[in-house]
Amino acid sequence: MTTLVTLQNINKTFNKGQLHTQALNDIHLTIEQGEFVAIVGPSGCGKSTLLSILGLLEQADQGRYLLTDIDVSRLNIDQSAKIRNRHIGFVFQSFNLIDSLTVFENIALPLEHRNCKHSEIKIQVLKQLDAVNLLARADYKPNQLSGGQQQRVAIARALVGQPDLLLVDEPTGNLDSQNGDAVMQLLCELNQAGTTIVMVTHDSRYSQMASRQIRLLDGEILAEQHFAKAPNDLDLNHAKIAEPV
Ligand SMILES: Nc1ncnc2c1ncn2[C@@H]1O[C@H](COP(=O)(O)OP(=O)(O)OP(=O)(O)O)[C@@H](O)[C@H]1O
Repeated sequence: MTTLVTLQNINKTFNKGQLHTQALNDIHLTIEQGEFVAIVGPSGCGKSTLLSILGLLEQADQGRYLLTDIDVSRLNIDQSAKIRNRHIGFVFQSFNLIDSLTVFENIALPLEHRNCKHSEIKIQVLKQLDAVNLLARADYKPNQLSGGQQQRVAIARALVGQPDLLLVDEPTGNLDSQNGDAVMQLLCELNQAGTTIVMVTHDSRYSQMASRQIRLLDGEILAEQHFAKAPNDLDLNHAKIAEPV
């Protein structure tokens, strides 16, 4: 197995005036390529901070972060943006799609930022649209889609640049259970096809679909649990992604 993420002795404190909050305290974590890791724990335990550090949106105060063999602990803003664009995909609870752009244009954005050729962008975007079963919605605007469809567009956008690591923050938080199940089913399929995923979730049913669960408490890793069961063996009653064409 190839190690994708190595965090050593990661500490993060937020300082606001007299107020000091230690969000992460001495985190050591290794993630292998192909893993599906769920991060769980009570509100305020540091889940989002950990995801932000993994995604180079925040920098740790102390410690070392290796992404494959690249030391990304102390990058400047431009270097972080470049590594993010090349190696990391994000999916947020609130989708974060641009309403003035079509579904196709939203998904194309990461490749536009890389100055890819239009012909290449078209091939890759159509491939991702097909993977999330939304080819028929390519010319729609995000506000013409259901929440579940919008989240699938966000997943397609996160994957179009073929990132090494997909970071997912509460992907089902804004969805009803049917759409939530379908999005989780999609994430499981993407993981089985080789995508490494780190997901923050409050939903214990969904965290057990991962291959490993990491429980945080007060900024520290309290426990880890490995799940032997293949994710798709879990029973999701209505998790089929069915789209009218
Ligand atoms: N920008 C910030 N400024 C100050 N304190 C912060 C900031 N971001 C997070 N914190 C604090 O750090 C701690 C960890 O926050 P974090 O958002 O990582 O928790 P979480 O586990 O993701 O919580 P939730 O489940 O409620 O989203 C909390 O006590 C929070 O108040």
